[in-house]
Amino acid sequence: LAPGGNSGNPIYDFFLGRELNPRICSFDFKYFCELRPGLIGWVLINLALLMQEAELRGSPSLAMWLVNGFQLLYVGDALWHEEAVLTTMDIIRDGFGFMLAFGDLAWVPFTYSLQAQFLLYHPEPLGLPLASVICLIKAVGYYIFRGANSQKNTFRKNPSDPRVADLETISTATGRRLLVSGWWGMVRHPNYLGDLIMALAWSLPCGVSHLLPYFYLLYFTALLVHREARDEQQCLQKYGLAWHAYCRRVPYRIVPYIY
Ligand SMILES: NC(=O)C1=CN([C@@H]2O[C@H](COP(=O)(O)OP(=O)(O)OC[C@H]3O[C@@H](n4cnc5c(N)ncnc54)[C@H](OP(=O)(O)O)[C@@H]3O)[C@@H](O)[C@H]2O)C=CC1
Ligand SMILES: CC(C)=CCC[C@@H](C)[C@H]1CC=C2C3=C(CC[C@@]21C)[C@@]1(C)CC[C@H](O)C(C)(C)[C@@H]1CC3
Repeated sequence: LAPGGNSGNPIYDFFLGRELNPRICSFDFKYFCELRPGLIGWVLINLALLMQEAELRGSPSLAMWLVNGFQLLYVGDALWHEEAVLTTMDIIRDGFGFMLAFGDLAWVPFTYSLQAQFLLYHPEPLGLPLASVICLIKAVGYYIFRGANSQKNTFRKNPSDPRVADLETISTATGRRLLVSGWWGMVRHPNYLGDLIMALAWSLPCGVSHLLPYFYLLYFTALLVHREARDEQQCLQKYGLAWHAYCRRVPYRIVPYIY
């Protein structure tokens, strides 16, 4: 059973999920749903919108190409680094309840494709100079997101890997060590920072005339702030004093000098 989804309150438990890894033989429903139907569905919806735009206006707009390309890269990255999802709190702690079932299967494909849906009905002229700036923002976000996630995953798999062996660490009572230099010495969740910068780059091709394309950025900020607080609590439980030492050493959570 999932640690969080067995509070005794049936509504809360239904939302978070009582069973941690519902399976039939070796088929794990949560693992499958987290990565396959929703993410692939999102890319297919985006592609359908791109094709519909081509049909309506002769060819897809530059803004539509950017949104499709950026989000395809994000989904491709998630599938390429598939094993990394096994260490996320969704897989380790959360049950497969309404939140993840609905989130994975409906929320992700239909709301994460909002920018492409918006562009179909509100075409946005985008010049090359602005498009280049947006690509640069996406590249910076991806560089931080991938760099931070890969550094942690490499370190967790093999701390003596030459790519991470020189990084400074703090020892914990569990025997695991916490990185305190490199990406994880900049803020306590550098991967969230990169993800948020990428989210901004997905919205910018839609212009600033409407709030709708920024829905993902706003929702995602709230989700990550909440997620960071949950992770913080779990790390405090797991690592105790060592976590306090890490927080003193790296005081900012997501955005350096701000939050
Ligand atoms: N697009 C979307 O809708 C969403 C995207 N995401 C993305 O998913 C990715 C994974 O996020 P998430 O699972 O929340 O969390 P993280 O990948 O940040 O993992 C947090 C865990 O990493 C370990 N850790 C924390 N600090 C350190 C450190 N200094 N050194 C070594 N290990 C450390 C701890 O686990 P332990 O010590 O046990 O290894 C901690 O519990 C992120 O890039 C996030 O942006 C997340 C949610 C939604
Ligand atoms: C409002 C509501 C019902 C929210 C549910 C939250 C879920 C949509 C998200 C919780 C964690 C997620 C992750 C991804 C997608 C969104 C959900 C399911 C993820 C698969 C996206 C791609 C990333 O590279 C990732 C694999 C790290 C990520 C994992 C967490």
